[in-house]
Amino acid sequence: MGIHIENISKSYKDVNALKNISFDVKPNELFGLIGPDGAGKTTLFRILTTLLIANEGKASVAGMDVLLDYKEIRKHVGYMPGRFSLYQDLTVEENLKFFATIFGTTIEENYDLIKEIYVQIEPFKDRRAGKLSGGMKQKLALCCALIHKPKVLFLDEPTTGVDPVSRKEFWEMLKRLQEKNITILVSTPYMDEAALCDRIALIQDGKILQIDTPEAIVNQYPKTIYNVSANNMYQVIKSLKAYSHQHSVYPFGEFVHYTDTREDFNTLDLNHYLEAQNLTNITIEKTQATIEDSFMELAK
Ligand SMILES: Nc1ncnc2c1ncn2[C@@H]1O[C@H](COP(=O)(O)OP(=O)(O)OP(=O)(O)O)[C@@H](O)[C@H]1O
Repeated sequence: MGIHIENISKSYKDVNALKNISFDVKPNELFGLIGPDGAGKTTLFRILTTLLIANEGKASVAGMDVLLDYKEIRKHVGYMPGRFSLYQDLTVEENLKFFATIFGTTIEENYDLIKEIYVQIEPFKDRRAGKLSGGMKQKLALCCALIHKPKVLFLDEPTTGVDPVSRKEFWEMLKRLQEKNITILVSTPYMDEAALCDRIALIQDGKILQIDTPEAIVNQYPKTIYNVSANNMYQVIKSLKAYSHQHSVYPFGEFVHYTDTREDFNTLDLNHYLEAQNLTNITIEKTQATIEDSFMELAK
């Protein structure tokens, strides 16, 4: 009941949105597609949900071919597209009823699957979807994508524009859905969410950079990373970028993440260099690599 993707390519005129993509999502897996805007995530979702035809390659969802069995696939997948998926002028309850009806089911029939999520928006069941908060919209959209009890769930950037508390709750919900035998492919531009998936594919410019568990990807990071800070962070970045031994330099929260080209790198050398750049309150400390660091390194 997983997903199989083999040598899929897709172009829009002169834009190569997907370049020879291959990977498998195992049954019951919570698999993350992680990449920036324009990486090709939506294009892949649209191919897998049979809304778009690839130029090359083949793919199957829950054992069904996306071209040959497209009608059957549509009955068995749930798709929560990134932007538009709700009818803004229909109420919460009307949206859910609508999605249940087009799949030939009722809210009552599959209530168990959505109950945990729906109870949170039920107090607003008579409110129009357009008048809900971002987090509530997202919960309703998830209920609508689940109402026909899909085998595979596709979620395209479900947490974009949602507050951190709702984002956390959303991921907890996904973990619980996974326990109900649903395979989930979820995309996100947020690197911190990647750590919550069983496995992830890092994607950029239509190409897969790496596929593995989040832990394995982080463990394969090839360098030692340093958190660097000083009184003037803008100057820190500028100075580090001009430093002849720098391998990578990018802002990371309140610090700059720095890696050096030398095997025998000594933080004192860097400290002296930054002092010579008139910086004060300099700190340079080793830190752990994150998925974002791995992504930046692979995307270099
Ligand atoms: N209908 C289209 N016509 C032309 N180019 C397109 C079309 N749809 C997508 N693209 C281009 O294909 C590339 C991949 O887009 P896609 O929407 O799949 O990426 P994404 O990772 O989902 O990013 P986003 O979050 O911005 O949607 C981008 O360069 C985009 O501009």
